[in-house]
Amino acid sequence: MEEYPKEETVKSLTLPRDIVMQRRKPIGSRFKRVCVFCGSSPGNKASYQLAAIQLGNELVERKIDLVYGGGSIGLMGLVSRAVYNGGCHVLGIIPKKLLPREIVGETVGELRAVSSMHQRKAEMARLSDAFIALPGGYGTLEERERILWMVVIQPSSGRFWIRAV
Ligand SMILES: CC(C)=CCNc1ncnc2c1ncn2[C@@H]1O[C@H](COP(=O)(O)O)[C@@H](O)[C@H]1O
Repeated sequence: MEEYPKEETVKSLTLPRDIVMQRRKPIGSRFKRVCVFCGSSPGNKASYQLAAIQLGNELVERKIDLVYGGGSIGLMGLVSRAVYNGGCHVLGIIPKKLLPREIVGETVGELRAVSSMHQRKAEMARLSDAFIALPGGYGTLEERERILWMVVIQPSSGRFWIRAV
């Protein structure tokens, strides 16, 4: 696996370098692809940003690929960059109309533009083995509840709700 490149985010957030660059021995997981819901803003506590980066690192350690909302901003940007920089695949699914709002500068990994919010969630649900929610705003809340509902009404899907914050 490649070394982590220098991460711009680290400087702007002044998070401890050893946390951001953490590398440990890979751990196995039964999940191949996990969907993460989180804020499109960084939130008002450094701990939210730290949690996003740490979650990204944890996924990398387990060689789990990321499915997420595709944004390059806020906690979405942090978790996606941590996973991408660690060498795992990142798939962002974003409605076309949100492209100008949620992608500022470069996004990492593969980006799939869909026609609606509903299609975004349907794709996320179809492609992911498990779902994790980090702190976020109304969007995260809505996505979290909707996916929970989808999983509850499709218990045979074999997918799991790991953690809701
Ligand atoms: C509460 C409610 C009915 C909201 C309806 N509106 C929404 N429905 C679904 N996803 C959204 C909505 N608003 C924003 N999102 C998406 O949720 C993600 C996180 O947004 P937020 O920062 O938690 O905000 C963003 O990618 C955003 O595109």
